[in-house]
Amino acid sequence: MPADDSVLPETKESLEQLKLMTERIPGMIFQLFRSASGQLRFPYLAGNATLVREGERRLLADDGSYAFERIDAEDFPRLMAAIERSAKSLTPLAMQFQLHQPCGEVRWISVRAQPEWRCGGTLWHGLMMDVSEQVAHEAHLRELSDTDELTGLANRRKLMCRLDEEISSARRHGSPLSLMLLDLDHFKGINDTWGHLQGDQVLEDLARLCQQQLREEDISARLGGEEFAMLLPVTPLSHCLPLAERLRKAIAAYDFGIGQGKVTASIGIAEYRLGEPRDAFIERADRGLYAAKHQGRNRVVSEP
Ligand SMILES: Nc1nc2c(ncn2[C@@H]2O[C@H](COP(=O)(O)OP(=O)(O)OP(=O)(O)O)[C@@H](O)[C@H]2O)c(=O)[nH]1
Repeated sequence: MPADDSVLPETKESLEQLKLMTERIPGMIFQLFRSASGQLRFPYLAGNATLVREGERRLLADDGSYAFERIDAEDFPRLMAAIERSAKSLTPLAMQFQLHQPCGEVRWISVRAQPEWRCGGTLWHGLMMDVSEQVAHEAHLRELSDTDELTGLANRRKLMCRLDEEISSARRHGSPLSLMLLDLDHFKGINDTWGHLQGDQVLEDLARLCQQQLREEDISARLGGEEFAMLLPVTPLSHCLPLAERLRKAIAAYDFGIGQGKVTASIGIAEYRLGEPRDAFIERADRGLYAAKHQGRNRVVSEP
């Protein structure tokens, strides 16, 4: 093709620079057009070749469906709704979604785009970034902040979140929900006799025992010190009671490395009452625990 003499050298240079830059940015810049009939296409796409390959760009210029087919099924309706909202109100499109790569890998993509009316449709000008590493890092941090360091169980913060979720589920479906609060008996004596490290080992073993004794959907947490909680979704008190008894017996029979029968636990249990605030539910289980301690320890008590 002959050189276009009508383009000034400095314009040519800045166009070259722009091309070079867009090819190297860690993401893509794009225009997305939605016609009045709802058809989507990408008139302009430039940037990181790993997200969209060279050959695909030409395809996508005429028909965007190829790219939208690769969006994760869970995220697809949310993205479509966001596009719809953005087009209607002409407000920026902003969301994250998972994109399935042809190699089978799934990447997290963040998109930001500004819409405008154009030729009877909506034209977005935007950028997409691969934020997979950031999403994984955030998930890791979340897990750390939700986990008890010593036992690897959920911590108090996480238990409270799960409790709120399970209470709202119980309210919605009218399903039963039970809570166990467990506290080791005379744990101070174990620390004093066997040392703090052995005490830690008891707590770790106890966490494992709790998880072994319960179902996968039950949530075990360490609330702090030697106090643990087990949340049992879809479980009435009549089922929770034998489970708590089984756990209590398993603890009393287990050799935590200091001889059988040296470690016992008291357990308070309660079933959620519809409409009851979360803290009142916890308080009833706690009253059961207090009563179990008061009645001589190594027992399960449900308080009304
Ligand atoms: N090893 C170890 N000990 C802990 C940890 N957290 C709390 N403790 C100890 O747990 C003990 C709890 O003592 P208390 O609250 O008097 O309760 P207890 O001795 O179990 O007596 P009762 O609950 O009345 O049966 C204290 O000695 C704490 O130092 C921990 O992470 N590791």
